[in-house]
Amino acid sequence: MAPMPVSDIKVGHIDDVQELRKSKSSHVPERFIRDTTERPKFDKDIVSSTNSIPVIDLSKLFKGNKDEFLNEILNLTVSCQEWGFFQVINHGIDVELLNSIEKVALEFFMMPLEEKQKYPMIPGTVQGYGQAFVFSEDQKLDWCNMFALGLEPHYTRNPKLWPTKPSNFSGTVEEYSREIRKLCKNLLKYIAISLNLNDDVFEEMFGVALQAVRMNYYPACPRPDLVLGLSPHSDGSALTVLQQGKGNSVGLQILKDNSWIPVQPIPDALVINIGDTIEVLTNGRYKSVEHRAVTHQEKDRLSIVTFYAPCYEIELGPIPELVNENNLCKYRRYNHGEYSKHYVTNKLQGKKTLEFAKIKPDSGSEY
Ligand SMILES: COC(=O)C(/C=C/C1=C(C)CCCC1(C)C)=C/O[C@H]1C=C(C)C(=O)O1
Ligand SMILES: O=C(O)CCC(=O)C(=O)O
Ligand SMILES: [Fe+2]
Repeated sequence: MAPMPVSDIKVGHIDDVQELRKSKSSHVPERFIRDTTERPKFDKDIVSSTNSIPVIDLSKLFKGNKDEFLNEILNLTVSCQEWGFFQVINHGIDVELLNSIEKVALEFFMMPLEEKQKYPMIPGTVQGYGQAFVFSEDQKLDWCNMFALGLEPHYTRNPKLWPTKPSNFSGTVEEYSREIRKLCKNLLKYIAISLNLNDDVFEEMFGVALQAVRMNYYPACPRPDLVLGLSPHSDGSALTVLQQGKGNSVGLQILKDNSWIPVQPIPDALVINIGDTIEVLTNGRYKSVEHRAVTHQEKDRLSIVTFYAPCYEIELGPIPELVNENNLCKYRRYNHGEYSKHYVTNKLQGKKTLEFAKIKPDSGSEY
């Protein structure tokens, strides 16, 4: 057997939540039980909220007439400025491919634990099967199993972590990732237009963009009121594309005006969110928004998430055209590799990771 990589980080025993679920016990282990202030509320007001995230019809941007194009760019501006989250419809990705990635992801999570553990996520790393962002024995755990892989550039890949079962897993991930990459490039082009910038500004800046996929499986939980599926966080990426499993319960929630708003799945739509990198590049005009996942008492949930970001070598900072006397420079310049390292070596904690880049208000920033 190949030697197991070792880690100095002591995380204690992490229960596999699918195995807990299989045991049918109504007991939730202490490490998953959140402090009262962090627990989700399930009152009707939240569930029936009419305040839902915007929808962008990408066909209007791909092939609409001039009026349709400009109107949808305006929708995009408002979505990015006021929500940081939107769903895209008519995105051009074959529905069969969306179904296939969901199928192979589910087949993977349904395999016996011993099979999945052949691809372990070593504490302190972010690829493979397990729980990421756990750094100590007393840290609360998320009610979630993750499987994550680096995709691009190729040197981020660890071939030992690519599952051999199901047999079409790798091929499907490759095909899906190619399509999602094209979508990200197009979205960044339209986001640049919405900011009155050259449409290729992000593409030129990003180099061979970083891309990673994370599959999140949230089994039903006997006490959804006590646990979180995924801790509140913003994404470190430039853009994130999230596919919610077909027919799944609502689980994703975003923080808006101090309330958690559920994201109602739209069949075959994809959820897009602005990550920390776009917040920095736009000098805060478009903000990354804190979000989390909650669980359901009877239903399991799956999400397939792609992170798209500049390559590690890129130095980033607010784009000069977006800094002026009314919007002073809020973030320092830094290297994206450093930010990635900072992001993946800290626990998920709201928007705290972005403190890394913030210029403190009284430090005499200039524009
Ligand atoms: C569990 O993983 C993550 O949540 C995650 C990690 C992404 C990555 C890989 C799985 C391998 C290649 C590197 C990379 C760090 C992109 C989140 O990704 C966010 C965090 C940053 C930073 C980012 O760019 O996307
Ligand atoms: O599963 C979800 O809906 C949220 C996933 C998420 O935010 C993430 O993986 O970063
Ligand atoms: Fe996220």
